[in-house]
Amino acid sequence: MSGATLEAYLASFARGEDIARDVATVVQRLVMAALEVRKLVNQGALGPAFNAARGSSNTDGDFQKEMDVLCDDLFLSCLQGAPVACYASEELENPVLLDPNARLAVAIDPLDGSSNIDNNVSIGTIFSVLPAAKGPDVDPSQSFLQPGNRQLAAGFFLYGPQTALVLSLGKGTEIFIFSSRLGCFVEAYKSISIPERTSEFAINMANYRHWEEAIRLYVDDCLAGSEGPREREFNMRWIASLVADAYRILVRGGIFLYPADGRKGYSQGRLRLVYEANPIAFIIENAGGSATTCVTRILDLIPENLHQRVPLAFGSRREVARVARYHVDPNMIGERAPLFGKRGLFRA
Ligand SMILES: O=P(O)(O)OC[C@H]1O[C@](O)(COP(=O)(O)O)[C@@H](O)[C@@H]1O
Ligand SMILES: [Mg+2]
Ligand SMILES: [Mg+2]
Repeated sequence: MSGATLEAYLASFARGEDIARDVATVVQRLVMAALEVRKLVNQGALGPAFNAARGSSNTDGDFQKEMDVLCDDLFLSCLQGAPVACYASEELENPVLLDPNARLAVAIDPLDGSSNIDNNVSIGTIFSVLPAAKGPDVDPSQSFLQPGNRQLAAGFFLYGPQTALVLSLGKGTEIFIFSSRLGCFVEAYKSISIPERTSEFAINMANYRHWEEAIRLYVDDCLAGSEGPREREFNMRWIASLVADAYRILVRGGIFLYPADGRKGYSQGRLRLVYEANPIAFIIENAGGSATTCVTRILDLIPENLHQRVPLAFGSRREVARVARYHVDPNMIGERAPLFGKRGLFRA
């Protein structure tokens, strides 16, 4: 545990190159908006926009809530005048051009876990900071079609029992908690490290019958507990807020999976690469964990479009690697070998 304020932490980071100063400024601006969102979330059903449907859909077909759009407006306006060339959001079809001379691009999920707004369950904001694409007549979308390994910073705010900021500037992942007494974020976990082994998984089990065989077999083995090949008991958690599941995994380990499945529109899972999977993968890798499509590394993917979905597995390193082996390694099948060909695991 450590007690540095976020301000002091950013000031020390910003002593480096100019670009580091810009990144620090962007994080400070995002904090200003997040504290406004926190106020809205804290009001719950007493607030103006609480859980109101907007009657519109975002580009992914999700129904937008008033809060999704309100939060998007707050983050976009806090970045006006910041060193940001362009802004992309889950709630906007196309990126918004801000300052063409600026060096950074920001992609954001303004409100993650929005199905939980009315449940008084933790929700959050996820952000990714990239170098802006440069060149004459460059299309702002180009900034967001870079692989996640080019991110300069990534983080998320969690509006829960504690308001937290999980932040990685590329060397480690820190967790700051908002202190109401001091009126600022204070470092609570310095260079957090995810245990490489775990006995806890997070997945929406309701989709079991829609998953491909490799995922079903992996989960079957966890469920078999001490009587199965894992020879130990497993526990399950599913909050349905990516940010809250990620926070738990950072603090105590675990694995999160949102795989591809057979439902219409879910052939690439549910989560979006540019403003959900990439920033979460950056944070998780910087905390010693890993993040994959269930097979390959998320941060090496080159996005084809701003809103593309991607299957996602992340968390404790050994467990994430194990999920990949169910897709590619026939030795994982063990006594199920006769079923293997029939189930078509190799097709995955
Ligand atoms: O309802 P499901 O299918 O279990 O999906 C839950 C997932 O969807 C999300 O809510 C998607 O994010 P948004 O709320 O930003 O659309 C994740 O936070 C969460 O992990
Ligand atoms: Mg989300
Ligand atoms: Mg969202």
